[in-house]
Amino acid sequence: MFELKDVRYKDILHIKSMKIPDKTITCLVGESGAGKSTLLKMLNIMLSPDHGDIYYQKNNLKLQDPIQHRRHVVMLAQQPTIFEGTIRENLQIGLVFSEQKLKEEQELEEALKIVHLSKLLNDDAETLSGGEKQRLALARVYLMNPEFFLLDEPTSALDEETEEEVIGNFIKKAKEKEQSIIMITHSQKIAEKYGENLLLLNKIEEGQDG
Ligand SMILES: Nc1ncnc2c1ncn2[C@@H]1O[C@H](COP(=O)(O)OP(=O)(O)OP(=O)(O)O)[C@@H](O)[C@H]1O
Repeated sequence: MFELKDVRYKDILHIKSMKIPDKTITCLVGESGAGKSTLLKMLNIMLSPDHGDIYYQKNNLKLQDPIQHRRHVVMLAQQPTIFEGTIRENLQIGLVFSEQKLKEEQELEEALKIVHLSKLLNDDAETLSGGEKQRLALARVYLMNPEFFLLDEPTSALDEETEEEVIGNFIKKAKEKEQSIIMITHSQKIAEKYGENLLLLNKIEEGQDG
């Protein structure tokens, strides 16, 4: 579980109190610029709050080693990086970064299936379309098999039908493994269909505190 206590970041975020449960699909919604990505980055220790504390499984993130934390909590950025090389290399690189054993070909192929990417492992990743790159990056974090996924609009470049299939598959697998997800989404349909817990972030208005 994540727990936030009086967290402030510049004039972007002020969260007095928030709990984000384990083994749950949490959808994070709110207007553009409300600070959703900023919040996810704080949960992954890419940013630190100016004030207040964030706890993960009761441990204060201020005292945690970011590299260690990211073995348990993996973030998929809004514009994920695709590296020069093959699809195989792009899948394995998440495991290299988190110092995990590389996966067998069969597991890599299964990950591609989950995200509906019908390409060969030897294909060049850089020639993929925007939506295909997004799915490749989602397959990469899937293989990292963390306790908690932080997904920043993971399927924003996909058409509605593919989006639902990919998210549906991903969530099914996460549920089987009792993993937790926080997902930023602009799709009301996705939030309604898959969100077990809904978090709404509002923009801080002038004069408003929290
Ligand atoms: N490091 C930073 N320093 C200053 N301002 C920042 C920083 N990071 C983000 N911002 C600003 O904070 C606000 C919130 O940004 P953020 O990306 O968290 O919003 P969001 O809710 O994820 O938006 P969107 O739905 O458009 O992706 C924006 O106005 C952004 O320009």
